[in-house]
Amino acid sequence: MSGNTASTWSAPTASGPLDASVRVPGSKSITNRAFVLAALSDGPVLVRKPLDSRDARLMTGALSALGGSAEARGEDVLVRPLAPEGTEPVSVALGNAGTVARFTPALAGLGSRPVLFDGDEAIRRRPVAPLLRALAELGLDIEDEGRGAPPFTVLGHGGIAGGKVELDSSASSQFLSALLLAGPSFTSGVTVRLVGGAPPSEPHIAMTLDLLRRFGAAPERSGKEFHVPATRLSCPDYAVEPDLSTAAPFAAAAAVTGGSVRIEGWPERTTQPGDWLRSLLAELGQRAELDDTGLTVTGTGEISGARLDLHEVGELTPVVAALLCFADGPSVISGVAHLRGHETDRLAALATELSALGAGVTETEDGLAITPAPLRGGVFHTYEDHRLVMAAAVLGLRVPGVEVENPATVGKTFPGFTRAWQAMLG
Ligand SMILES: O=C(O)C1=C[C@@H](OP(=O)(O)O)[C@@H](O)[C@H](O)C1
Ligand SMILES: C=C(OP(=O)(O)O)C(=O)O
Repeated sequence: MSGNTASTWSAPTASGPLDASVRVPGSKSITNRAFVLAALSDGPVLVRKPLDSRDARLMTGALSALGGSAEARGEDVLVRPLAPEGTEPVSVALGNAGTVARFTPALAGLGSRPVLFDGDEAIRRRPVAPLLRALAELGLDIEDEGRGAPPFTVLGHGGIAGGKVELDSSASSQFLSALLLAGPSFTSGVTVRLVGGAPPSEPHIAMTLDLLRRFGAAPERSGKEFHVPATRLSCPDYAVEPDLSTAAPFAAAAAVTGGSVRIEGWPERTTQPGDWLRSLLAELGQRAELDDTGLTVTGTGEISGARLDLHEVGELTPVVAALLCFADGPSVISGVAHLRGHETDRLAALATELSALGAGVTETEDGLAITPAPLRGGVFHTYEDHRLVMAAAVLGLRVPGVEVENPATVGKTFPGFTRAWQAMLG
């Protein structure tokens, strides 16, 4: 699951409209929040049906390095609280997991060891400096190479004072989530006042507040100010929802083939940004019906071009961009300049790869302009980005000869993706 396998996958074409039912694995964002809050709890927490993928394993690996433990119990994982002991240096492997890189450094300050954080080349380029500055103001002792990026070392002193801090979270909502998730364990809790531009991915902030409440914390929000009092956390049992962003390519497959795909277990209420797919698909002229067994997406055969601001749901961009290549007219995606700091520069990658297959795709200041055109096969480079594998799979449904480079990189969130994709096609 390291994402470095150099092979290609011939994305299968659909022979006609699909009629399938799929089950996607647990939400990465919920899994990694539940693991962190479980590790900060007073007692063991059984996390039910969490994601098992590279990012999830990086998170459990990080928590183990920091003095916790995570033990598989069938489909569930029993997480035991951090009991940081000893003063020997340890290291935390970040891979290219934004959630691990942003959510775990604060936890290192609770122990008394030097903890080195480092990972893939790509994570060294992803933004983290505003978070490290805020953590330093809250009492963390951090040494880095002057770039405010991994590798960096947190010198634990057995606790974090906490208190009030200003934060620019405009490059990633994960900076804010990181402070809020760790807040209950700071001696004085945490009060964060947002400065700078609005954070992207608002649903992920709501998700953080929701999980904090489920673990017994009492976060408050007033406009740009967030407060999390110091609290003892507990939650014996937490069930993880299916990942609705991972569901995106399967939903898109219904639209692209003019068929029907049911995604099992779609929650009726959720903070996941993927839930926004229901209104997006309707806006693009598709049908999306939710009942108590799941979401059924039915393609109508025609996809409308659209102007979409994806600031709140940026992680859906690769799959949505692929889908819009089959629209009946031009589209513009805006509000996602921050995707230049994701797994790769996603705007550059999508413009390059979609154009190489024949679509008219250019980068704008904060997104993509997409003009559909007849597409042809070719190698689709994936830049060690799981969501580019998913986007390429959507294209392959209607374009013969799409060769997806390094498909194993999809293991960041869905190691079984290509199998599930093939099974959907029957
Ligand atoms: O908190 C989270 O779990 C996430 C927040 C978002 O990050 P950004 O705000 O950096 O886009 C999202 O894109 C990422 O996939 C997961
Ligand atoms: C941006 C993403 O991941 P990460 O959690 O590494 O930020 C993503 O999954 O689209």
